[in-house]
Parts: sequence; structure tokens; C-alpha cells
Amino acid sequence: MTALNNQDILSRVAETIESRKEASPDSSYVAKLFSKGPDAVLKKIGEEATEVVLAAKDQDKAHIVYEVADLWFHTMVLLAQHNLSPEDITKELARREGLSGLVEKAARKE
Ligand SMILES: N=c1c2ncn([C@@H]3O[C@H](COP(=O)(O)OP(=O)(O)OP(=O)(O)O)[C@@H](O)[C@H]3O)c2ncn1[C@@H]1O[C@H](COP(=O)(O)O)[C@@H](O)[C@H]1O
Repeated sequence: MTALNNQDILSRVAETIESRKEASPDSSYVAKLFSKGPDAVLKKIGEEATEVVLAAKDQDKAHIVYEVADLWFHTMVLLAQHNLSPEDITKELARREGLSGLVEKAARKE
């Protein structure tokens, strides 16, 4: 297996997104998004989240997968804007693993 295959897709896409910080907006969708400023990606995330909701309401599995991929991708661009990586999110999920949301919420109320 090549080194490329050993890396997971989230890491590979995150690396590509990072590299687009230096790329020309004419040659790259991500570079174009970065060049528009921070609000552009926030707008895309809002749009893509709405599209996920609509796909789910339609109970269309293929459409849900497509729209969630768009949403994940745009949240990865947001993470890159803040110099964060998918690993920061997986670490947070790992930290929460096994802790019931109900238990965590009850602890917050104390
Ligand atoms: N995973 C993605 C990805 N998912 C979705 N998109 C783009 O995100 C946009 C989604 O927006 P919409 O569905 O609203 O379509 P649109 O109307 O064309 O969008 P807007 O012009 O309104 O923003 C489309 O242009 C998609 O092509 C992506 N663009 C890039 N990537 C990854 O990012 C890498 C770098 O891309 P470039 O920066 O373009 O080279 C690629 O190799 C991929 O791995």
C-alpha cells in the first residue's frame, strides 16, 4: 500500500485545502472561497446544512450522502481558515466517547 493510501481521506483533503491557501483563485474552488473572505464559507455552510435537511426530509439516501459530503467539505474549509484540522475534531469525539449525552447535560446543570 502506498503512503498516500495509508492516509485517510479526511487528512488528504485537509492537506489539499491547506495548500490552496497559497493558490490562485482562478485555478481552485477552495482558493476562490478563501479569497472571498471568512463570511463566504459561513454562507456555504448555511446553504449546505439546509440542503442536508431537505434531502433528509425527502428520505433520499443518495442525496443525503451527497449533501453531507458537501457540508463536511465546507466545514473542513472553515477548520482550515482557523488553522484547525479534522484531527482536532476526531480528538474531541474520542474525548467524548462513552460519555452519554444525557449524563453530560445533567452534569452541566449542576
Ligand atoms: N471535496 C470537494 C468538494 N465538494 C464540493 N465541492 C464544490 O463545492 C461547491 C458546492 O457548491 P454548490 O453545490 O452550492 O454549487 P455551486 O452553485 O457551483 O456553488 P457556488 O458557486 O454557489 O459556491 C461546488 O463547486 C463543488 O464542486 C468541492 N470542491 C473541492 N473538493 C475537494 O477539494 C479539493 C481541492 O479543490 P480545488 O480547490 O477546486 O482544486 C478537490 O480535489 C476535492 O478533494
